Amino acid sequence: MRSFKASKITRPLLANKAWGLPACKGMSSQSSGGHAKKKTNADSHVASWQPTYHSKKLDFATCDPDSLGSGAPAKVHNIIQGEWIQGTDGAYEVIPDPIDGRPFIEVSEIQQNSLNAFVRSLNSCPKYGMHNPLLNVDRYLLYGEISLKAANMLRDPEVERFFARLIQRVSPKSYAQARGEVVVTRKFLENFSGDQVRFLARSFSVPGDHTGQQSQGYRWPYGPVALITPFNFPLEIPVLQTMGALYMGNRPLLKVDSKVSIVMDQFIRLLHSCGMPMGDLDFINCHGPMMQTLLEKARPRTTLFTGSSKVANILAERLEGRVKVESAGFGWKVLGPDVPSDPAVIDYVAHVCDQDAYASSGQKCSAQSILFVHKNWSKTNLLDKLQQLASQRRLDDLTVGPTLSVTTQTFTNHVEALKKIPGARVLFGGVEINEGKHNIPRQYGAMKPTAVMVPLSSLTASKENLQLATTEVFAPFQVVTEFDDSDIPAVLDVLEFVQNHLTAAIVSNDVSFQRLFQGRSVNGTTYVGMRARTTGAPQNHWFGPAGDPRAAGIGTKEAIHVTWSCHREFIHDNDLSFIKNWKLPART
Ligand SMILES: NC(=O)c1ccc[n+]([C@@H]2O[C@H](COP(=O)([O-])OP(=O)(O)OC[C@H]3O[C@@H](n4cnc5c(N)ncnc54)[C@H](O)[C@@H]3O)[C@@H](O)[C@H]2O)c1
Repeated sequence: MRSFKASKITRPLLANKAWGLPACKGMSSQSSGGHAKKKTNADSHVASWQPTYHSKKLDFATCDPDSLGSGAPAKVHNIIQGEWIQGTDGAYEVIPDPIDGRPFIEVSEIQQNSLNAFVRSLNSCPKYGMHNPLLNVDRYLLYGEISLKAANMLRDPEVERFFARLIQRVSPKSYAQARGEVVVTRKFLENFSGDQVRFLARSFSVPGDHTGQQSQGYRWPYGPVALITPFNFPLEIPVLQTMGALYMGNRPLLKVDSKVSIVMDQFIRLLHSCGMPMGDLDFINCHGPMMQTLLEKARPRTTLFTGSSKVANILAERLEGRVKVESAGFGWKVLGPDVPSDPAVIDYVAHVCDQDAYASSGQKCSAQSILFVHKNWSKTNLLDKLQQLASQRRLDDLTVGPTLSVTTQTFTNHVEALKKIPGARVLFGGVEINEGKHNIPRQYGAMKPTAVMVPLSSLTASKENLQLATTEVFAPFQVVTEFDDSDIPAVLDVLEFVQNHLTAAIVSNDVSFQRLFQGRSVNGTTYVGMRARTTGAPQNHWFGPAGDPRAAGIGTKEAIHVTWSCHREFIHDNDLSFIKNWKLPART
């Protein structure tokens, strides 16, 4: 038997062998004391993990992003109860380099026969959590300290570059986009440094009806929780959500898409080196359906799911509603009637449209999926400018690249279906990157930035057309349509029809136009004004869908509260001075 000193978990944890899973060779129970040791003690046995550099700042790291694929594949393992482990049968999922298909990462995936260990580990955390406002309160401070240290590490240019390059290798995007993810993550950690974690648990009190009575409202953890994250933001989404869960006192089980889970493997090592107790977080790699089986067995108190709506809905049903969801996005942007007279502003709007639709190859849930252009903009050549900017995107600097969940075939099928709508035409794109001269593996997509113009009257002519034109394609793709003042009710009808209410942009400085679209839509993150965008959410505002009681959020204090804590109220009533004048009243 052993216990975690730092985490003060109140239930005994089983000895390692009870989990029935082999620890990674050479990785001993060094972890059980609470804080992790550096790589030299933990991982140095695995030859293929050796980084090619020897910077002290990267002591936590066990792979080299630049040389991935040039030697033995890097390996990703799992953590259970503070131990790095591999699946019992040593099954590895081989991840191909998305640029050339060569095997470059091996992920140890947990199979059916090992699931129970994770179920028991998850359930080792009580419902009242690892800490709460009345228990183990020092852990709020501990997490403020861990966040500070982790932020400081990410501030180091070498560490920043390490993560930016690692992101780029597994989820290809330009260096600027990959670095942006690291910077947002660092700023989030800075925001929740020092006392800010304990301030997340700020309570309130309200005077009662009589002397001695007072109600106190608390933010309470759920205890055992799970989170599932997709491939497109391999660092930002899992770090922000995992830390939010931990801050509030939960004990999470994290599953990241295996294609990119090496990024979190490395970041968890960084967190351990910053003092995060090893036993605070379990980390599992497995296929989606395997995770679903695990969740159905373990029944965590809540599960945060970020990914497609299809899986979100399955989990919501199977877990009887105990889910928080950030699912598909169908980001819309409307360019209002007030066209700026300054050509530089037109260029700026075109630039933002291009970035929103095509940066990271359109693989952002916030990507601009449909663009409504007021006919007043036709004199500006905005669409020509957009085409010109999109045409500058190249595979060699990853300003456009592989799409990991949409194949070339699926993409072209969608374009062909849209072209059948009366009056629809391809504005630009619709063809493969480099005219097909690339080595992107066939299970991924490789399409150039594409826009299809669909007349508004045809788009709204039938439910089938509406459905097709408002389907998210997680790739560099958007629908464009035009409207004039008399069409505004039809535009609003399209917005009402859309099912996923994540991001939106109202590009106009006309206050009454802004108010009309704000008042008649529900998107959780809506940008308003001539500089409005749909993507690039930083850590300084809420990001998440609205109009859905399951909606989760990410980034801010409110997002952490909504996603990772519940409300609990104590009503104190302890003054007995009234009793000497009290008489038993009649029954009511
Ligand atoms: N709303 C947001 O904040 C947000 C952010 C990023 C991505 N997304 C959405 O994610 C989607 C793109 O990602 P994807 O296509 O890889 O999504 P996906 O739903 O296929 O996969 C997401 C994650 O769920 C896991 N998974 C798959 N099936 C599962 C199951 N049955 N049970 C448990 N886990 C399962 C996957 O392994 C992966 O880790 C897009 O629709 C995009 O809009 C949303």
